[in-house]
Amino acid sequence: MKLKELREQVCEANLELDRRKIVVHTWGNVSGIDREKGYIVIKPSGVSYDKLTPDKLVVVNLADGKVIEGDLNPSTDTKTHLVLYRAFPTIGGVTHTHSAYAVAWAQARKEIPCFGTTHADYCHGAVPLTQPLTAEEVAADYEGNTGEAIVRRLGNENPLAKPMVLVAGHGPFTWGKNAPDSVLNAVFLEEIARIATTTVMLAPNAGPVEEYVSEYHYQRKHGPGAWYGQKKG
Ligand SMILES: O=C(CO)[C@@H](O)[C@H](O)COP(=O)(O)O
Repeated sequence: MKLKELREQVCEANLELDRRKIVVHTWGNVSGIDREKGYIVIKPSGVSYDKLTPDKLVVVNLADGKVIEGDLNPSTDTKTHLVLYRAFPTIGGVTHTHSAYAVAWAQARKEIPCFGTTHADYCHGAVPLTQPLTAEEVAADYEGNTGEAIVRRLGNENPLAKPMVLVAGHGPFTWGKNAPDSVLNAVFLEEIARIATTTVMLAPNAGPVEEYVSEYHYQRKHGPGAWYGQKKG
């Protein structure tokens, strides 16, 4: 993909956060990657969505995090995005928001169990919660260590089958095959969190849906064995 096209795709993905009302003010950020050219394109820091244009996005080197092109500072969360791209070679886009219901679960330090098929269609199993960072990790490199905590928490899971995480005390990060896909997963996560909040209010002891139901729904949508990284087939 040409840089101009990637800029346009990532800009549109950022604006979609605002259109879908899952961000307030300038909170949140979306990036996309060109793995052949070895760079990401990410939202500039602190720029309101109504002023965001493709030329304002910042191009950052995947390997060393240095700005390749752009007059503005890249998002404060850029290092977290970079850690995820390096650890998950199959992803093409990353989204971070402070969407209210997902942040509430992250602040409550609770992962979101797969209570039903709506969740199962988009995330294999529970939406995971990271371990809190240590004081040393925060002081040394908060954003980079936030990314490392996410990677540790995903373990051997196929990231495209579990494309969402709650960072303890902070909020959601999602990813996908490209920037628009990562935004869709952010929208799905906020809705999953909203429904789960009502579920536990109605039934405080609610448990996850049966594994065979969850697996059926995920496979129906993504193909047999998709969460183990196998191709649809
Ligand atoms: O998580 C945070 C701050 O805690 C960020 O999402 C900011 O809310 C947006 O920062 P920029 O992308 O504008 O630098």
